[in-house]
Amino acid sequence: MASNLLVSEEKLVPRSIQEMSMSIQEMSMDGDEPPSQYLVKGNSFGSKEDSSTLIPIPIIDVSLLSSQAELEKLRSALISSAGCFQAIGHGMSSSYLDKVRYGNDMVVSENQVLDWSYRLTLRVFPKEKRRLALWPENPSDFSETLEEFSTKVKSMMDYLLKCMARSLNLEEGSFLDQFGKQSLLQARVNFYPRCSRPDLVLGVKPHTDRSGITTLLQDKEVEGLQVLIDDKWVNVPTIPDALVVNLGDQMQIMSNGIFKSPMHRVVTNTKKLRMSIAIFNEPEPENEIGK
Ligand SMILES: O=C(O)CCC(=O)C(=O)O
Ligand SMILES: [Fe+2]
Repeated sequence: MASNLLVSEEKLVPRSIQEMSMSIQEMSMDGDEPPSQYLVKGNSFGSKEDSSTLIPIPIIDVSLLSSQAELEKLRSALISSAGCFQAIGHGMSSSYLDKVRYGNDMVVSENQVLDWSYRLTLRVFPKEKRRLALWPENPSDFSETLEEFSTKVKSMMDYLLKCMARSLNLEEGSFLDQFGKQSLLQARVNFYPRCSRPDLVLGVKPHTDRSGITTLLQDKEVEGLQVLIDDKWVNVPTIPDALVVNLGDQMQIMSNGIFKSPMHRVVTNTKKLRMSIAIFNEPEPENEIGK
C-alpha cells in the first residue's frame, strides 16, 4: 500500500507555536471524547491489543558496515519481517540531534483530518525545487538546521544504499544510481498532541512509505511508532541517539521484493505530546526503477 500521507506543499500553512497549541487544546478538548472522524472503526487498522514488545527491532552500527558481520546483520534486518532498523554509529552526536529535535519546535501544520497529528512537509533537495515561502522563518536558524541535517542524513542513506547493494552481492551503485543525482529529498515534521482516547485514535494510520528510503529522528522520550511484524504491532523503542531507518515502496521494487517496505503506524497517548522528523529520499521522478 503506497503512503497517502504525502500532501502537496500548497495545502500546508506553517503556524506559530501559539496558534498550534490553541488548536491542540481545542482538539484535545481537555480529555473530552475525540470527534468521531478521528476514531478507528472496527478492526480495519489492527487492534491495539496485539502490540508486542517481545520482537526486538535490529540495531545496526553504521560505522561497522565495512565488516562482513555487520553487513550480514543489515541484510537480514531488511529481508526479515522487521524491514527496518535503528541506526547507531552514524556520526551525529546526541547534542546535535537534540538541536534538530528541539530547535525546530515551532514548525507544524495541519492537513490530514483523520490522523491525530500535525505535519509540515518540505522539499529540501534538489535545491531548485524548494518552496522557500513555506519554510518557517522562526526559529531563525530553521533553514540552516534543516539543510545541514538533511545533508548529513542523505550522506548516511547514500552509504547505506551502497551497503545494501553489497549485502546482496550487487555492484555498489545498483540502488544509489537509480536514485540519480537529482533525487528528491523531503523532510516532514510530525507533531502528535496528547489524546484522550488512544484506544480509538491513531496518530498516523497504517501505511508504507512511498519513498526509496526513510530516516526518522524519533522523539527522545515518547514512543509511538509501531511496525507490523508477523501480524503484530511492535513498538519501536526510543533510543536517544539512534535514527530509525526503513525502506519505502520504491526500494522494495528496486530490490525485486527482497527488501521489504514495512507497514507502520503511530499510536497516540494521553500523557505527552510527541514529535518526530522524517527524511524521505526517492529517485528522480523520471527515472525508471527496478529495471
Ligand atoms: O512519527 C513517526 O514516528 C512516523 C511518521 C511516519 O511514519 C511518516 O511520517 O511517514
Ligand atoms: Fe511513514
